[in-house]
Amino acid sequence: MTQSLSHQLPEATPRQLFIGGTWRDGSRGKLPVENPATGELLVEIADAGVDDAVAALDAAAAAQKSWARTPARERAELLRRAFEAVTERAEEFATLMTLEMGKPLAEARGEVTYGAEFLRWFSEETVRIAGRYRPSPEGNARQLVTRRPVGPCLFITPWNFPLAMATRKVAPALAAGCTVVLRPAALTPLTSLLFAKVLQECGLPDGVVNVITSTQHDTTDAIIADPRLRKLSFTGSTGVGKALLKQASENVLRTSMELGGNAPLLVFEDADLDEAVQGAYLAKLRNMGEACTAANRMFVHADVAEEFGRRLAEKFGSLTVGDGLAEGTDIGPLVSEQAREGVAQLVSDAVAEGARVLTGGEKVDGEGWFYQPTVLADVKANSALLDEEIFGPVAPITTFTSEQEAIERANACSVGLAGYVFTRDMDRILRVGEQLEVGMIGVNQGLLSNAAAPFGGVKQSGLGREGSHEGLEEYLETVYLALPDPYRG
Ligand SMILES: NC(=O)c1ccc[n+]([C@@H]2O[C@H](COP(=O)([O-])OP(=O)(O)OC[C@H]3O[C@@H](n4cnc5c(N)ncnc54)[C@H](O)[C@@H]3O)[C@@H](O)[C@H]2O)c1
Ligand SMILES: O=CCCC(=O)O
Repeated sequence: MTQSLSHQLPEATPRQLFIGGTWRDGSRGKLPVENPATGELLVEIADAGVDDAVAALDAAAAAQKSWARTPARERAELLRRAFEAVTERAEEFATLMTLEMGKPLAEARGEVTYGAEFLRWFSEETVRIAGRYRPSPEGNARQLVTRRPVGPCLFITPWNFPLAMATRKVAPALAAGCTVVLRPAALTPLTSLLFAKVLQECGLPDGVVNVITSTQHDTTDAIIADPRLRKLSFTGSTGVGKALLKQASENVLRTSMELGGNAPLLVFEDADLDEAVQGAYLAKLRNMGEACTAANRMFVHADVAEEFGRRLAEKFGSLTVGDGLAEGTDIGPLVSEQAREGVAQLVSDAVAEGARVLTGGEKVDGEGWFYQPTVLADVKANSALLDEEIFGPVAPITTFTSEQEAIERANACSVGLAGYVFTRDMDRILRVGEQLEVGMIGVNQGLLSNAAAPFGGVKQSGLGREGSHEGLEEYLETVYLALPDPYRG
């Protein structure tokens, strides 16, 4: 491994932990960050130990009271300045994300816009946190209902959207008056560190946001076990989410869980096929397929399946796979060698079971963790490819013959995050929309993420919502004061 690429890191990128408003080294040593396009070492940064994690919680707990009492307008203005600063520094953030996780620069720029929007949205929501006052139904008392910040929060975020997964949690927490310890994925720690630096430059009070980068989970274990923590918000796989829920039960923490998905995409016989192909392309290949919203199970009506598969394969086959920093790249590398091996195994098993390769189906030779955009037809109903979250650029197509069959097969899944439906029939949109067991449905389109919309899933895709007004509720407690009748005298 060499450090030949480190000169491409934006100069301002911090390499230390951010605790209580100061930057410091980690007690465990160094955390290596690699570039998935080359497999080379990008940089080494601080690796936090348990003592650093406890120090981060100390700082968050110490800052909690004064942050909660900071006027809403001041909290809102900090978030607004952060929105503007992240937007101004879009190129730095985008380059960093492309370097640490591989997505093409154009997509990374899109993530900066998306991620920054949570800062703007929640800056606007901050001043609208309200309680209520009313007479009791009996008329002989009054009720005052007020909202309070939950308290210090721990955020554990994944590597696939390094900025947006952090801002989607940090912005509503700050809006509500909560302080934060953020632990980003060890594969992609740099974006969160730069985000902390930007917050600091925008006037963040010491201790309100702390970032620990770490190779080991004992750091977050220690924080979760500490009674000063009041909330855990996690984005990542369902398996890890379940383990964290068990840990969180010890101190009965408030939790938000944004977990895995395995989105069905339904194409009916009356769909506009151009729209369906474009939607399927976006729903599948955004972020190289490494998205919780990725369409992993394409159910296509038997009458149009051949034509849909042909057109989708043509589209996938025309894409340029390469280093995300290179001009013209459509598809970057997968995040790691292990991730690519997992995708390759799922595809080769499906092909051995009888699936037809319409395009792709192989790893790309050479350095980096590239995999060809792939379309498979005739995927068997019981194939692992339809059962496991693929997290790669592979579109499996299977057919159906009736609306009810499509809905039942789409729902035969333990998770339910996103789903997509393509049809020109409004009644069918409503019927399918009412029956699909998912939290979000794209109708005749392949993109549904938006800061103003409630993001989240049903079944084993998690608990709670992020974004929208619901995203703020996750950080607020409701407290009620029972008041006597003011006319009692
Ligand atoms: N629902 C959503 O909004 C959403 C968004 C993005 C990703 N995801 C899901 O995330 C998964 C991909 O991300 P990933 O591979 O980073 O997931 P992951 O569950 O392996 O890891 C997520 C984060 O948890 C940390 N982690 C792992 N084990 C831990 C433990 N025992 N204790 C504490 N922290 C631990 C990781 O270091 C990482 O920071 C997919 O399943 C995807 O669907 C969901
Ligand atoms: O990976 C899942 C998150 C994707 C998104 O927020 O759109």
